Amino acid sequence: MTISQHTAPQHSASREPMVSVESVTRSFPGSGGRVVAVDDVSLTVAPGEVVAVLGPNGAGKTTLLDMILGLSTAETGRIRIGGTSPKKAVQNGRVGALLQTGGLLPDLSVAETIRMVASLHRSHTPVEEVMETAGLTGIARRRIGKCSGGEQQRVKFALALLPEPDLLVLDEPTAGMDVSARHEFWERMHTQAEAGTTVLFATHYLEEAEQFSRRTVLLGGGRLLADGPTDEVRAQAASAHVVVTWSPTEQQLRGLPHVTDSARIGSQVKLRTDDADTLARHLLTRTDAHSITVTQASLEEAFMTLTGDASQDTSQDTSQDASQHAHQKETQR
Ligand SMILES: Nc1ncnc2c1ncn2[C@@H]1O[C@H](COP(=O)(O)OP(=O)(O)OP(=O)(O)O)[C@@H](O)[C@H]1O
Repeated sequence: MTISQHTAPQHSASREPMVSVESVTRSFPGSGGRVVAVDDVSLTVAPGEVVAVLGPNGAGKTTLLDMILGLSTAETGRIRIGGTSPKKAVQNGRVGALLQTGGLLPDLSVAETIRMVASLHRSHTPVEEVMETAGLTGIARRRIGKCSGGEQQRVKFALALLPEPDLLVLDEPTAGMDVSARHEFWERMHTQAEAGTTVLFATHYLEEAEQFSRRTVLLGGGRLLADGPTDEVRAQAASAHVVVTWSPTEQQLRGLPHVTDSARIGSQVKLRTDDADTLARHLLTRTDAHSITVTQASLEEAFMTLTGDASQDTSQDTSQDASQHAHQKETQR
């Protein structure tokens, strides 16, 4: 499948991009040679935009965001934040970050945590104000150790808001939140974006990108696979499995619409499709196929399709890989 590359929106010369990433590459030593975590990625983000960086485990999202935050340096290429280097932008309080790594102190209360970090900033938004914005006023005296995963994420969000940043960089900000907490979080984030803050966030979830950002940057294997309106990117990444009981002729199989891969398993046929509705309708109305099941492919698998490497079946549970990867990240830092 060919992937159309959408270019990022062009900005007028007078309007400096908030984030400018130009041909950036970053690699790490791995057991089988160097792992290219970010491979020649370019993108620009305009002031006030909300952009999702979407990709499966190991796509390069964290590595890219770390470079945008000045926590690591690009091997090649250049990153500018509002016309200055990432380090300077962070020093000047123009950037707020909510990262996957970096814990909170369990014995401090929510308010104590925010006051302590506030005291480290040259100037900051009043503590009560960020607690209100992050929905923490009601639990200000709760010890961090007693807060749920979602509440701790909100504390990290409040910390990110303290310097009154122009740019918020969020690495999987809703990890550990249930669906309603996730919605509430994004409502707060949108209020922030409407006030003019640029938001760049990494996510594994296509749905999260779809619901909360008009623009999505799709990363896979360190490469930028697509960059454009989220609904267009979604259409590219959509993929499903259809399994039916059926014994088709080769010609019938070849004549099926929207099939990207097929396999016969006993009396069943397993089909991979980029349009499950059309395929299911065709199978049930034009053939004698029956007992149909439709399963959405994992994001990892959709990426395999996008990158043309559909031979690898990654449809099994990938949580083990994910936790191994997360563990590897923790130990490497
Ligand atoms: N410090 C490091 N040392 C060695 N390899 C690294 C390091 N950081 C990242 N990598 C590797 O670079 C690749 C990209 O990792 P990265 O963490 O950026 O991906 P990601 O998209 O953020 O993944 P996740 O969704 O799991 O957070 C992976 O193969 C990872 O193992």
